[in-house]
Amino acid sequence: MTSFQSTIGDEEGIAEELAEGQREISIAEFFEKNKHMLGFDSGARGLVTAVKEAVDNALDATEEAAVLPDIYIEIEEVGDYYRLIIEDNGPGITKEQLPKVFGKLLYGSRFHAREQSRGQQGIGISAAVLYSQLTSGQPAKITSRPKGQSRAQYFELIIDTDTNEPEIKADEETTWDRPHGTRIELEMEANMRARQQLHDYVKHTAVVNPHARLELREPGLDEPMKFERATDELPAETKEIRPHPHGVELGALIKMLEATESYSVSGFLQEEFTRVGKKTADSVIDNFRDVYYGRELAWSPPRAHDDRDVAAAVADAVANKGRDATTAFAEGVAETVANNDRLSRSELAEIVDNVAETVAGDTGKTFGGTVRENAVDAAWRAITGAGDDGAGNGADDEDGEGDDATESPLVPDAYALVDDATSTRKDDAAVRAMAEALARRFENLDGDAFRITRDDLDRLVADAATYVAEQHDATFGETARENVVEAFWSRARTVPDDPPKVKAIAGDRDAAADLLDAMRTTDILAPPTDCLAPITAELVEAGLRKEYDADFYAAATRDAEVHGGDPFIVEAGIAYGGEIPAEGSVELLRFANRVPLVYQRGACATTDVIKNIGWRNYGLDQPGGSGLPNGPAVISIHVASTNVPFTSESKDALANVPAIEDEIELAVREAARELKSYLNKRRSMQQRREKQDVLGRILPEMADKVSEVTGRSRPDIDGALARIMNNVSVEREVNGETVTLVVENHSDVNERLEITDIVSTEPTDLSDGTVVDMDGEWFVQWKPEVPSGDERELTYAVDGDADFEVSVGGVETEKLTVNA
Ligand SMILES: Nc1ncnc2c1ncn2[C@@H]1O[C@H](COP(=O)(O)OP(=O)(O)OP(=O)(O)O)[C@@H](O)[C@H]1O
Repeated sequence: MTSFQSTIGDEEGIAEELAEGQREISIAEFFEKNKHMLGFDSGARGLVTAVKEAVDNALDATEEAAVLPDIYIEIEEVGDYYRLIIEDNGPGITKEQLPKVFGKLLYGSRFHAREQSRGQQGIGISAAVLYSQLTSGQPAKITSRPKGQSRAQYFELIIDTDTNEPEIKADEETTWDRPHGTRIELEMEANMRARQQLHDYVKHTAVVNPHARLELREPGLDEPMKFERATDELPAETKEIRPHPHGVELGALIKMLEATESYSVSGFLQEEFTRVGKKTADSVIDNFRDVYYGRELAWSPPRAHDDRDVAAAVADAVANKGRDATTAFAEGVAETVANNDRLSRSELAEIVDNVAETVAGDTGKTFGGTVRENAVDAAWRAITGAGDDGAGNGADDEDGEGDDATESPLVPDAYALVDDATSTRKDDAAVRAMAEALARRFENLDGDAFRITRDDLDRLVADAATYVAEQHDATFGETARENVVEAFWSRARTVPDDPPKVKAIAGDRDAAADLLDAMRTTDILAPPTDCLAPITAELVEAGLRKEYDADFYAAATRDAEVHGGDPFIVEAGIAYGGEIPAEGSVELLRFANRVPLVYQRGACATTDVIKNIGWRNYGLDQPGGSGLPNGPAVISIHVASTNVPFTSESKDALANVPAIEDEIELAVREAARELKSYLNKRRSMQQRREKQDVLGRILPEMADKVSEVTGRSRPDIDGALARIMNNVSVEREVNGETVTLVVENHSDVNERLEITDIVSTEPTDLSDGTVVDMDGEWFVQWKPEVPSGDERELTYAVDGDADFEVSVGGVETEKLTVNA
């Protein structure tokens, strides 16, 4: 078989030939070829994207400068091209920065900032400039007047795609009637086929930015589309935050380690990350010690009946200190050791140090470093047999059976742990074999301190299990092995060694990976949320009210959550009924950091979540029980984050991040629950209305029939409807000059009503209530509370013939029968 792989080696100089064609690609060239990645895949879409990039920037800039945004958008047809003009009243851009902002891709102020903003990448507006110059050959024309300057700066520029640098065609001072702000003029090959998306973008921008005033003029509109502010309140100011330890990647961590001025890991963690104080830094460092150095296994010291004698061993190891001091020291160590359930070698060394100090204080004899080390060695040998050639010699034990004359002191300990960690059904011989196999392997670890990482412990236990399976026909399955590992690991001790210094970790990728591992496994408070500015439930609802004429509105804002170290907040709103079209599926409004997402609805996590909610439970029609629900509703979802996970650079759709999807679902369900109770109530009122209509029709017919059949006079049916329907009834009785409104409450709850009677002549002698003269009409008003099953009489007097008109509030019309 001849393949490229098999022949390539035969030809000489291919690499050289290829090398001739290899050269650096400028970012601008790359984006020139990959326009679709940035949302400039067609003329129709390109126009919408350019508007979006400029308006998003205008909103970011005005908010940063704490100015209420006033944004003007104009699209004009100029021969075969379209001219796009965007003006804002932001802080403007300095003369030095302006060419770079518009004439250099990947240049911006937000990429490195952990703060909620619409712009994230520093590509948006320069990509629009690039698209404009590629399709029309015209430079971008920018006017900017920084706040406080009397004159504006005017630039014409294009991007040099070879160097990704601005090429300035004109640079002059000019006057501009806006006191501050930026004006962008771009010409491009485009069309208005995406008019709907453009309108949606502008309208939806107004919905989630109720503090902004927007105006759009375009050739298809007779009148400009104007969106007024619904509030004069700017969104809450956001603060930049440092990265969260749970959100950095290895490469970023190494860069931070290289750049920091901190010397110690503790200082580095506290200085460079959010939510890390001394205590959290200590926990991270402890976790780092565990992965980097491993833990020290801890063993039970000998008990009273044991032959092993710590005091004797220590006494033997001490020379020239005199009997009293030696005995005090040896017994002090032995006693403290015996008070511990388990000890690691480092803990033993600490005990020896402490006892040495105490005895020195009491006897005046000093115990130097070498004596202490000897004492530790001797006591450790007595506890574990480590360093003792007589006990356990796994390395030389060919068959590994461990049938030596002297059993290692580790075996009983290991036996107890294995027995405890495995099910009661394990036979005793298997447990014993496992304990012996483990003890032999522990003895073969480097050094006498039994240091081991969790990964090595996993391997060691697996190896022992394989041996036991082969030699003793006893299986230790995965769970049993995990339990055994956990039994030893949880009793092992974190080592006291200091971590390496920051510079050493920066130069050692494995150590840096261990540090990252430790940061991720440490419980750390979620990042602060003052870097986020949610719209708030109240304004989500206000935004919907402003743009949608509906019967019902609800909104919910969730508490902040964290994804990959970045905090985020999800908000949802629902508008229902009214003028919202009832046909087809509901309208879904998607927003990220207050920017409407108009493309790629099907690829967006928000859409997936909505489709997977059972909307029938909330009173909306959903054919097949899944997918977008049908009906006269608008559902809006806003995700605010310091780092919104988009599916691509064009920032059209949210990626499927489970933590964010969960919050979207909870926010939507919260608003949907309110919709459900509204719809339930509406339905029951509808049924009530239908029932009353029927009763209203048949009650008089029945009365007539009864009178006809019985031959008696027609029964009085006044008040019957109200009684049958458990309504509140209001009846008027006029007796001479006295007018009485009789209020009867047939419902099973107490009612607080507001009754207004408009009378054409001046009323006197009011039973209670108030009267107001309004241009020859008198408004008599009562606010009676009528308990269930009770009645109230409201009276007044009028002189002569009067006209009346009563209105009753405080109870739904469906629960009211008025006969007045
Ligand atoms: N109208 C404006 N007023 C003031 N500053 C602006 C304006 N437009 C852009 N800028 C500045 O120019 C920078 C670059 O803007 P650009 O649109 O290229 O990227 P971005 O908004 O930071 O990110 P993205 O690529 O995600 O949109 C912004 O970060 C901001 O500092």
